[in-house]
Amino acid sequence: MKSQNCGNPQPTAPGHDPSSPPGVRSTERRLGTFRVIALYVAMAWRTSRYLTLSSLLLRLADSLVPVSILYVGKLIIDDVSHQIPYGAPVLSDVLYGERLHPLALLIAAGFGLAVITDVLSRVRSLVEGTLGERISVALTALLMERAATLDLKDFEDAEFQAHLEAAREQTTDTMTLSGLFSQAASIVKVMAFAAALLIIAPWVMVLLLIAVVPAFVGEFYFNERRYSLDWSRIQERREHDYLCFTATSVEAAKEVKIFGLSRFLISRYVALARQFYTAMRKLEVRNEIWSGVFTTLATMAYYGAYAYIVWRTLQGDFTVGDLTFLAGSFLQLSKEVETVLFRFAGIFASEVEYLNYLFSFFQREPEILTPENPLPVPSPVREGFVFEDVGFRYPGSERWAVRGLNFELLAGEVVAVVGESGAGKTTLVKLLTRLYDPDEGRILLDGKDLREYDLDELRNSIGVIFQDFVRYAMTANDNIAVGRITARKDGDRIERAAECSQASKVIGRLPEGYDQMLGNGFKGGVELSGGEWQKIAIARAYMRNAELLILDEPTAALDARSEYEVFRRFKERSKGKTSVLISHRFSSVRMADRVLVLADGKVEAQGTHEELLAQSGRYAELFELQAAGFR
Ligand SMILES: Nc1ncnc2c1ncn2[C@@H]1O[C@H](COP(=O)(O)OP(=O)(O)OP(=O)(O)O)[C@@H](O)[C@H]1O
Repeated sequence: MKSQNCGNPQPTAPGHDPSSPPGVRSTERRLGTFRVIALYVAMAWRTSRYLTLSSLLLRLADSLVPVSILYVGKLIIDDVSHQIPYGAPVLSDVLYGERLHPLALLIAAGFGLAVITDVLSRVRSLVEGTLGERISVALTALLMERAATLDLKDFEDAEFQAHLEAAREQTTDTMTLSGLFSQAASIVKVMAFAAALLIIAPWVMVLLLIAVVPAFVGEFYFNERRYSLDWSRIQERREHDYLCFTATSVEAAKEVKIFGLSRFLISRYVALARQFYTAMRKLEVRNEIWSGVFTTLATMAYYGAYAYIVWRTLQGDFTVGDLTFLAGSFLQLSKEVETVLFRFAGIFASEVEYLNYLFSFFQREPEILTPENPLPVPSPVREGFVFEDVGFRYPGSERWAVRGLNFELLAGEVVAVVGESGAGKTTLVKLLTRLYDPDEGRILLDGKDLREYDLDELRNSIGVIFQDFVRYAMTANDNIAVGRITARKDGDRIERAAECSQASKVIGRLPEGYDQMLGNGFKGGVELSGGEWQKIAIARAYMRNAELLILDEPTAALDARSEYEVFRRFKERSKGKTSVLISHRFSSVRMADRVLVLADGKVEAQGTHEELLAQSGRYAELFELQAAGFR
């Protein structure tokens, strides 16, 4: 079972199918496991051939040492038994005599092998540690790279989130590598011991099978059960993590304190944990009982083999050295075979399964792509954007978020979009930026479908500041530079952008100015107010120098005067550029050249502020409501 942490999980949406991946897997899936292992080893090879090869060679050398130590032990015992009839040696025999010379050499060899084992295992653990870390960094970088290419729809999908989390955990797990390499080494060890046993006493191998096969079948069965229990409870586990995160995170701390939620969260957490652990404990009890039975069987087989070897020794077929060698080999072999089989059961049941998510994540392809022969994005835009009968439903949703949406955004025009919550304003922005593609109709840019343009170029020429913009735990400079990260070092441009959004005043009050770390995520960071953060975020729009600029309500936390000022400057600065303002404040909205009124995913009315007021429709009604609030 993967560790239950207290990370930053998102609550999962209902309807997730916990049977994926199913609890009991088919042969086909197991064969896939070998592919996953091969992919992982290939990844290790690409990360560092030198370290991978060194690690494998060290493992190989290491795995041949135990059988050699045992064999040297056998030679010593045989030599001692051979010497006993000649009486006790004197010290000079040890130092100069021929008699004890071979024995002394054997003991020295045993000592040498013991030292070599220690050195090998230390060097190996250093090499594997380094390789494991490098693979972990490479995998995480690849994961970040792949995540950047995926669609927003993927990130908004609960099942995808669960898989991504599992994949992310796997990238930081440096144990996988040593687990796989230990397995390879154990197989070599088993082969070395089995070869020795087969040569001297082949019958003992039958007893070995009796000792390990039932235990392996049992382990495999219980691992499968454990794994499927783990997956069938993935929702509960994520909720479990989510509760812990909510009770301990800075994001929720205010509400948890004010509403006195901690008892409620803790009791839900404990109840869920109990449910999970009770089911797991029942399985563990059954597992322990069966393990006990299988271990007894294995012990019986071991003593059976021991009795057989002792009997053959008394018959004169084996020497005393053979006896110790065979008994020791049998014991080590049965332990090693058990380890190999158990590890296989374990690897199949969990480790590789988690690796599977990682590699299947790497193979995931985005659906929103650049076409084969993309058109260059016009600069400047000549005509503008046209929504033609656009309809869109969020994945998994029955409801149309927008449908029959028709309007134009003329080049160089400032358009405000208003509408009640859920009217489809943000959806419109997501469609314009191709974070989603419409299910019906099309969006044209200078007469051509948006899907015909180069995606990166298109996004590059649009600047959007969303209402849920990101508060990066970075310096004020970088928080603005993210608007055009390639200009991160262009201090003048950053300062000008900050000036336009009024962020410069906020930054002027910070002890370290533009180099001030923002947010309280890291030591030395300074937290800003909601409105101050918004000014910083809006500066990103000025960094962008885009053909189309969109402010999707990033000003809600600003006071009315600041928002008015932000919009006034925004309008001034965006001369010649197409701009979209989304706001609930009519004092700002009225500045636009044209206002679109959205309702139920459609344009209900459009015109200038004055025209819309004259129509006495929803716009006039909403305006009146707001104006009344100030009277
Ligand atoms: N990620 C999503 N998955 C499923 N449905 C969504 C998603 N985002 C929005 N919706 C739905 O689409 C509809 C339009 O939402 P949208 O966010 O565009 O509204 P909005 O006009 O921007 O609202 P607000 O003023 O509250 O920001 C809503 O009914 C909403 O429930």
